[in-house]
Amino acid sequence: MRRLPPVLIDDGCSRELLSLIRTILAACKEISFRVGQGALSGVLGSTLDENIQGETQKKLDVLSNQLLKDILLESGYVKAIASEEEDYTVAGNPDAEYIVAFDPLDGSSNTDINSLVGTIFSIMKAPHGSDPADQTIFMQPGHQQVAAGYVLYGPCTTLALTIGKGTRIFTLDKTHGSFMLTEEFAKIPEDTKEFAINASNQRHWQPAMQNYVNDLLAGDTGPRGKNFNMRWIAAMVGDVHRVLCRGGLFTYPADTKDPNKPFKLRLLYEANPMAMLVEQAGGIAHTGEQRILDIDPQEIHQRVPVILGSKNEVEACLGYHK
Ligand SMILES: O=P(O)(O)OC[C@H]1O[C@](O)(COP(=O)(O)O)[C@@H](O)[C@@H]1O
Repeated sequence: MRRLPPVLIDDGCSRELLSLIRTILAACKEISFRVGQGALSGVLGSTLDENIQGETQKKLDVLSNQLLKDILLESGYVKAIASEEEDYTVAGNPDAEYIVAFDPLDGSSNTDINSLVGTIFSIMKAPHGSDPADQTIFMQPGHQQVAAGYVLYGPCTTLALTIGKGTRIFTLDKTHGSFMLTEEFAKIPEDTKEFAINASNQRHWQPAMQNYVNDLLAGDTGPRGKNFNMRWIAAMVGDVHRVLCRGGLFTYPADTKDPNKPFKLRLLYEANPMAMLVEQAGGIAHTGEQRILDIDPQEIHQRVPVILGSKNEVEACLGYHK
């Protein structure tokens, strides 16, 4: 089995970008250890604080954010960072080439029940000569990403990573601390019988999504002519990993549950990196109106609807939105 650095070098990854990716993974190894300690190290439960999005912060959210923030800023490889747990972007080394947006602990509602959580990251080039304190340097469409990935903390610790040359899957060898290549290239099957959606929101969905899901649930006697199965891990990192491994459709659509917040998932550090990983594995990632990677971001914590996964199934879903 091959270790991560030579794999990326063979894929044409620059030394600087490799060093930055290894820096992120060093923090993720520590997070993997802390998540694995659970109640033994007092990291479960919530803090009394809320992030700018009005979400109560879990202790592991804050810990993971601090680990990533400290190691990235100390590394000198980043001009600035954006995080789900930081109200504003944080300036770094003005001479650095890259900027990083990350969700330090996705699926945080799962931390206290020993279920799947993960770290999601997106790497872009810093505009030349730009000011590290200028938040607008993050306002780049997702197709500008030079790398994207997630680390999934589950029974084993898994990394899905792309630098635009396909999506590769690595597994952390906890004895040596190395990420080993365990899936040369993830290939998402074009067809599927599996979908993931939080069905408890059904009454709040738009008619197009209502009709699409009703036809899935109608089974082989219905308009789709086949039986579908549903899964929901309540952690995008876990649901997308399943899609990369065996196909499927994952969606968090627009809904009317909270008129001030029609969308759930964040563009910069959830939708964009996942969209790049999925597209590089042969899938589609869309909002229902446009390709996610073509969206021009307006805000750091902007939210978007997400429909992604197996090519033919996403196209079928989009057919209901036309
Ligand atoms: O609680 P719900 O509606 O099931 O939402 C779950 C979704 O929210 C998320 O947990 C995102 O929020 P966090 O990053 O704050 O955990 C996604 O990972 C997941 O797909």
